[in-house]
Amino acid sequence: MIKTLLIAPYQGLAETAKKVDKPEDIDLDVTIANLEKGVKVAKLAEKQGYELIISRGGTATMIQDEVSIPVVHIDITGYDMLRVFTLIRGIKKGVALVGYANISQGAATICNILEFDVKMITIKSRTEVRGHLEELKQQGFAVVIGDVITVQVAEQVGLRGVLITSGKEAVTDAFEEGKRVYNFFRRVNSQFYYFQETFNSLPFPVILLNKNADVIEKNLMFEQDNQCQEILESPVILKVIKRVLESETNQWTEVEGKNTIYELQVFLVSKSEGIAGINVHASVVKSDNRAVRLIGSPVHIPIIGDSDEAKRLRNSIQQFAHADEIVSIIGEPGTGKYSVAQELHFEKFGQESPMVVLEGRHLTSEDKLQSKLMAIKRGTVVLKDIESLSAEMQDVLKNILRNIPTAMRVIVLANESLDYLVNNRALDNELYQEISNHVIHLSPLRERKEDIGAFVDYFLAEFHAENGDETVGMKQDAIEYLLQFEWLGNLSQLKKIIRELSTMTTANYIELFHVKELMNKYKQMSIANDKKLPLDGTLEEIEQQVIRQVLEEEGNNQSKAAKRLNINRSTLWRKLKQ
Ligand SMILES: Nc1ncnc2c1ncn2[C@@H]1O[C@H](COP(=O)(O)OP(=O)(O)OP(=O)(O)O)[C@@H](O)[C@H]1O
Repeated sequence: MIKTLLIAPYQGLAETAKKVDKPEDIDLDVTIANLEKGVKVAKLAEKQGYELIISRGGTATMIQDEVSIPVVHIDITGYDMLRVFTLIRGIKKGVALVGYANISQGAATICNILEFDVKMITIKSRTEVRGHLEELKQQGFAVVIGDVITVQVAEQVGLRGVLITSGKEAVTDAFEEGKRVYNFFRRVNSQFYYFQETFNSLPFPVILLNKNADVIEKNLMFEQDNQCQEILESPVILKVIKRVLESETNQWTEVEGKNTIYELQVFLVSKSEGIAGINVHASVVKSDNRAVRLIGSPVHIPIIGDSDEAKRLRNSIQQFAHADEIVSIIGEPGTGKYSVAQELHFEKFGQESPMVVLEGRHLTSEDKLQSKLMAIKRGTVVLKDIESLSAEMQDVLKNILRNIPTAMRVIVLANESLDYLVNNRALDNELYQEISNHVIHLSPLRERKEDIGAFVDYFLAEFHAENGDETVGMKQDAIEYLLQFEWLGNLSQLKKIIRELSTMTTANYIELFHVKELMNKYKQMSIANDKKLPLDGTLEEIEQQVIRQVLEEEGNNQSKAAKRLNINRSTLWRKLKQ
């Protein structure tokens, strides 16, 4: 049974409704209330469990805006019109009809057929009624036909109002329409209910936002996760939503909270409504040793320089940019392996897909890599420092490579040649077979010193944009002075020095004496450090410190460090991993 309330704006309608045969599934109550009073009654009825409201005219329209159960209008039918015109057939002159288009248009047709002289006035809002009626009165009209509101106002201004009443046919139609609308409403409602339930039971936090990053909907998990709320404070959100709505593609991004880093998948819900959704895919505690990082929108890295090496590198990037196969990039620490990987990613995927960076030395089997890569599906996986992966992790990696989604490209970075690693048992043989087919070798900076000037300019421009530094260039003699060093730490070391120079210089150009001063300071520091032997901790710990210091001095070049310590490189790795 559909618990139904018919709110009649006038007494006669209530009486008609009681006399009409009701469909079996309509459980009907009838009450009399007009306009605002009708709305009050309807709101109360909704709270009391009524499932359907039937009403008429302006009252029905007002109720419909205020309740969330279906409201059915009793229409004015041709029979109703005929009845009212028959009623007034004796009055030949001074009759007008004032009503909404649904009444006036039908009435005009009937008047034409029956040759009645009735002035038709169509209104758009009930506030227009009084003005029209006062005018009609001035023009000598005596009788006004219309809805409840027209009749009420007519009487107030001194005209005779004749109500277009609804007959049994209209009420019967409304019951049938009520059943139909109610069933449809129930179906939609249950679909909405299932959607809501599914949305709420998703096992990860999800929110829907509009283009201004205002939250439209949160699922239960997001609601209950107090910490997650900080995502909404990040300026990244507005930017990424704009990007998703404009490009109509899903995006991955990271947002940094106070103690947590959130990996978010931002997806398009409706372009026309400007709605996007955010799925909080993972949240990891911030730490320096993060094994997996997600780079949502990797940028283009220009491959700088005029040296043969720079030209060769640009060619290799062209050659491998669109390859699906695994590419390995080999080079000493700081030679730009990661930057080249980023450029390869950018060439293939632009900013549409994320880059997942795995830090070999921090990876453990608990990092749930497989599920992460499956969720991302498209993009680049960059594995840094493959030589520091434990044997166990190398097995995990082999498995991952075999099951990786086809639209994910893998790039491996290593400080030593893969042949050297496999010969020294630092790299599993099967893994070697999989990753050694496409290799890019990066030369150390000391072998491409002619590019130093170009890098100095590039780094200065980068710091200028970052910090608004005053420095815009380096004098030629100062650049030439830089060429005499070996740059064992390669581009990383050069960048560090240029950063320091640009901070210590207040003039527009870095002069030779600035460079000399800084390089001297470093020379002295390294002499002082040479003399200090760390004696804290156990013998093993002291040994570790010595190895690390030598490695640092050798610009992280493990071959050189091993040579200086007179041990072979596998011993060096073993000791470092202890
Ligand atoms: N082509 C380039 N354009 C601009 N900057 C670069 C370029 N290549 C490298 N760099 C800069 O040089 C530094 C070292 O580069 P990168 O981190 O890519 O080297 P890496 O070989 O991966 O280092 P590591 O082995 O120590 O991880 C970075 O700060 C990077 O921004």
